[in-house]
Amino acid sequence: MRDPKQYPTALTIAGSDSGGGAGMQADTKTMQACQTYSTNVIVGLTAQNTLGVQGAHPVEPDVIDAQFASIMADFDVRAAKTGALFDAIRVQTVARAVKKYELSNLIVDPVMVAKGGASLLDDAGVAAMKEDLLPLALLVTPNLPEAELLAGMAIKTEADMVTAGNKIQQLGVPNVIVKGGHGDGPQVKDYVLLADQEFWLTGERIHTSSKHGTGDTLSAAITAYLAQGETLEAAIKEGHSYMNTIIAHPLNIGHGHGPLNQGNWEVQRNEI
Ligand SMILES: Nc1ncnc2c1ncn2[C@@H]1O[C@H](COP(=O)(O)OP(=O)(O)OP(=O)(O)O)[C@@H](O)[C@H]1O
Ligand SMILES: Cc1ncc(CO)c(N)n1
Repeated sequence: MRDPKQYPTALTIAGSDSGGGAGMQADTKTMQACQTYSTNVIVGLTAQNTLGVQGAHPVEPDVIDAQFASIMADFDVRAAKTGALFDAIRVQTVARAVKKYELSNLIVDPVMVAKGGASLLDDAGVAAMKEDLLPLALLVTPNLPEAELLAGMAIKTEADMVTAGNKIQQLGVPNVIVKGGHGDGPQVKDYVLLADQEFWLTGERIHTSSKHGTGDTLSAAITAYLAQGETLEAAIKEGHSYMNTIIAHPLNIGHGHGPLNQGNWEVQRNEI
């Protein structure tokens, strides 16, 4: 266990989920569980629960700027991640701040659609993400539908995941994880394409309705381990192991896509 006095600081730049399962709330709980302190730039509010997104309300760009300014005036941010960014204006506002504050350990989780189907990034936002944000990122972590949009191709096979990863890398981001949670089969396979190597991360597919916020949780865990000074490869492997552990210990909350239990991780790990 890390001495809490030694916790590094990370930053999540994301949307709030009033249901507490995904977005900013998933990120903050994950970072805390992974022994990293979490600061928050809220890019938008969602009225959301386990059944879906009932409303999405982006925050004004000057309020996004003000949150960055407050955080950067006080904290030593070692790594950052983005989540729901809603539209091109917010993507560009975040990209400007990433440049201004020289946030080099940046993970972009290109959140586009919530589990119930609601859009969390419009088409112009996707274009701005490709053009303005991905070239600033260290790592991007699309799920299969997001990878299809970013790569401009259909993904049906593992070979397609490899091709899509390479196409996304050509957008200017050196490291890519194409997540396989949306596939089928007894195993979930994530394709990891790093600047200097490639590998697959494999886990048993858990059959559970408590999967709300899995992508946010994976990218937040990787961000937390990066903030601790891990190499990217080690941070990805540790983040994946954390994800694999907690998805096997679901909570029974809400009437739809239930949340994960990001906390209490050491206990969960010892139960396996
Ligand atoms: N049923 C499952 N069993 C085990 N691991 C899973 C399962 N579903 C997803 N994962 C893992 O969770 C992580 C997130 O994958 P996924 O493809 O679900 O992301 P996502 O669609 O962005 O999630 P969300 O939209 O809910 O935030 C990956 O590491 C994936 O391997
Ligand atoms: C606010 C927010 N961010 C991300 C996701 C994707 O999990 C979600 N459902 N809601």
